[in-house]
Amino acid sequence: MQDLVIAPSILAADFARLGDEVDQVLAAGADWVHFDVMDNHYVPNLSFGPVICQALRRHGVTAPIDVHLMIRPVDRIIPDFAAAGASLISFHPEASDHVDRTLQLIQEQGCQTGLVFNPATPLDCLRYVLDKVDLVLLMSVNPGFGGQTFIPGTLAKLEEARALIDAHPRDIRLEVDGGVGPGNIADIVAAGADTVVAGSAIFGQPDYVAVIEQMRSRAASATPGRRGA
Ligand SMILES: O=C(CO)[C@H](O)[C@H](O)COP(=O)(O)O
Repeated sequence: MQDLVIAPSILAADFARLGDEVDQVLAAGADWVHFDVMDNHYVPNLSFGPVICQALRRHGVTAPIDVHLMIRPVDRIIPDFAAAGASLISFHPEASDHVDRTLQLIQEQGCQTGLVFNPATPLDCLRYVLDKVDLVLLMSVNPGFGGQTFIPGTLAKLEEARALIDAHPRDIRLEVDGGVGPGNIADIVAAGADTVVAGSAIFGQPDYVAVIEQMRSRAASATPGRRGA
């Protein structure tokens, strides 16, 4: 399994001070910036688009920007995010008419690819496109809002995804998003995740260093394959 990546979701940041918030969370030990794009169509909420991604790059952010598209359709906006500085672009298979084509488009734009599965969406299509996927993202809440409660059934689904990934020769990250924090990260890592998104659990705390350290130390105590140990 790959080293743990912690990707704070800026959805929970103070937008009026976004550049400073991102600087602080990266200085506190976060690895990536998670960028939640919502269109009030695929999900019932509206967030931000490529201009904010570009603004973060212009501000000086060099860490990977992990763009999660909760939008439909997806293809039209992908070149804009690539030009804005996205490192990795993930989308939901049901939001694309042609999943394989969308994955190719992301690759052609020079970004890494991710495929996102909602809590009740089966992983069925994954095995047909694993050769084009750099990251599998399992939603552990229904997408659209931060601050929701982690859906426990995600743990069994993580184990299912981990088995698929381990049977594949390429390095593919397994990310979890929604309701993740110090209280459940050990079980999440034990179930097979190597990348975690956390919004309110990090930005909701006054001390970003302390919460990220706590998440890392609890994750380090997990034994892969042994949930609840
Ligand atoms: O994608 C999202 C919602 O669609 C958010 O990234 C996710 O919910 C993280 O927020 P929190 O850690 O506060 O649950």
